Amino acid sequence: MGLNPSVDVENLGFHFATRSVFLGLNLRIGPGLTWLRGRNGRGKTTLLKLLGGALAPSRGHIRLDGLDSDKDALAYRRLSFYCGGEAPALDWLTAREWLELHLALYPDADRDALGRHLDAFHIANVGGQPVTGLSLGQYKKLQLALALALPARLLLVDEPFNGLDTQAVGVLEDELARRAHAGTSCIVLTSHLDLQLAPTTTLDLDAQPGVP
Ligand SMILES: Nc1ncnc2c1ncn2[C@@H]1O[C@H](COP(=O)(O)OP(=O)(O)OP(=O)(O)O)[C@@H](O)[C@H]1O
Repeated sequence: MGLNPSVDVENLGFHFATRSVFLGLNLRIGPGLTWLRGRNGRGKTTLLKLLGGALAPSRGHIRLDGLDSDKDALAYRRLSFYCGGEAPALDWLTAREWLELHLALYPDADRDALGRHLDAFHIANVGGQPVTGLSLGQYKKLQLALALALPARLLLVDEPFNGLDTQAVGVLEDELARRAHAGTSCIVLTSHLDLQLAPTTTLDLDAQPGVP
């Protein structure tokens, strides 16, 4: 594995039953913070899910450090993490169990860092609560605290600032800026709000060939 992570999207096609979202998209994403932009319905969330291995391409390839998201699915997923705002899939778990389940998939996760992020987000005391009992903002913080503690080479964060309180926005901005500066991961972030931190690159789907 090289020092600098990179993602190559080659001739990507993706279709829902009623909508073609990508028709031959080609991209290269490098280390640092990529701000993924585009108007509503353009395909930002779909692209993040494809990049995170949560959806499979209908055509073409996505490669992270040379690993194919489809052919090398497990190894690819160990190096990537999609952080969306959706309701938890395993909704009978407590917050602590939810974290442990994910940590089991990422043996190199930094547990000390996770503890620091939970503290910084003021959710260190929610571990015993059912994950469905968390507020929207608390669940988002739980996902983000985990995401920031993982050794992911590719971190995908969908509208991370929506629903966060002001203090948490500051914590997240500092962490993302630190991680982007370190250059050891590709961070792809969507936000309809202007960013208060400087992205390394902006990727505008409205101006991208292959996005009908
Ligand atoms: N499960 C689905 N079935 C059918 N169409 C879908 C599905 N999910 C998304 N779409 C469609 O795919 C397109 C891209 O959706 P996506 O959520 O990726 O857009 P987005 O750029 O993230 O939008 P927004 O800025 O509003 O969050 C939209 O036209 C949407 O209606």
